[in-house]
Amino acid sequence: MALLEVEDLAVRFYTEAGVVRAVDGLSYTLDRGERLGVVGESGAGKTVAALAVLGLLDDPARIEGDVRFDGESLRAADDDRLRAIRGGRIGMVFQDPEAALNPVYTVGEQVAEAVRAHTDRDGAAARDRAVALLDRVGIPDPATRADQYPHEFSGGMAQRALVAMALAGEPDLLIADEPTTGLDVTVQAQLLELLDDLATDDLAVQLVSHDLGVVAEFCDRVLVMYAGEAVERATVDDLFYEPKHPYTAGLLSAVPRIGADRDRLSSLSGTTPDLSAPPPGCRFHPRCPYAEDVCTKRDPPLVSTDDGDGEPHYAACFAYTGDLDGDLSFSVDVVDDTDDGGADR
Ligand SMILES: Nc1ncnc2c1ncn2[C@@H]1O[C@H](COP(=O)(O)OP(=O)(O)OP(=O)(O)O)[C@@H](O)[C@H]1O
Repeated sequence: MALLEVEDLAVRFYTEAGVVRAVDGLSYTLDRGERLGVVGESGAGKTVAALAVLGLLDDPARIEGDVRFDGESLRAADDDRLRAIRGGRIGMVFQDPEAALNPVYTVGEQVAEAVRAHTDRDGAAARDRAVALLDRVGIPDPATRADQYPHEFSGGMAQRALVAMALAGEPDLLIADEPTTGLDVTVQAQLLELLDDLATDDLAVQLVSHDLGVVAEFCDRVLVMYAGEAVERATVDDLFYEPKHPYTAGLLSAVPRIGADRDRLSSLSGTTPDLSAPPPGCRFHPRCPYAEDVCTKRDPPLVSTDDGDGEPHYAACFAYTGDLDGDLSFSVDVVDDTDDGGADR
């Protein structure tokens, strides 16, 4: 049984301007110790999907589908149970660490509070554990730093402190939403290194990111979202060396690569559609160079593209259901010439 099972998740926001279909028919699983990247442009629904999994969306959101963690339905769980799991067995880290910390309490008090909430440690034991957690996330001189206030922490150190809080309940799953966005490049790299150290067989990670480089480096598998839907799901290697969905190919071609022949690459034009009035048929069709009549009429299901051997590779495109007359001819264009592993696939 997978650690996390998301089945047919849909999130709609009922707003005055209309119904925003932020997530539609999203299904995926995450195994113990696995690292899943969720990628896509801004507005793809990555954050909303993560919040829905965590049960953190209130009105005007309506949620459908199921989310099971270690076999237990989180959609059916009551608030107390949900609060115990969230922050306990599922840790969370978001963008903008400074905003996530409370300015009036010391960092150590805040980590200790998370320890008290999710373990049976109290008093001095909770404080000791907080200092140990700050140490584990690479904060130098943690006993002294624990007594400081958030404004005395740099952005990178604040994010480390939030990772320490997320680890307070010794979670099985960490959901990290753009954890390195907004930090400078060196600090980003250090934080990824930290996550890499922490994500072992005991800790699975769902990493939400618009940065394909980060995902390529860190993750085992990738889920690509476009306009609220999953359009492709594969291992990192398969996705990067052999993308199957035109949107993924477009995203990859927009990433500058050292040594790549730029002239061969065409980048993605256009923007994410308004999700209160998504295009009919395949939501990507207005931007797709391969779109045919069928794409304007029906929404392609996420189907297996497997040619026999290898890991499962799914894409939501009529090219793989036999409904498209033409061929998709992009896969060779996005092979990274600098990596030997990809050249002969
Ligand atoms: N509270 C809300 N009310 C109405 N619409 C919302 C609400 N929250 C999010 N949305 C809409 O849901 C869609 C998905 O947003 P989401 O933030 O999940 O995208 P994202 O892929 O995480 O992008 P980003 O990288 O910019 O965070 C967007 O169209 C957004 O405007």
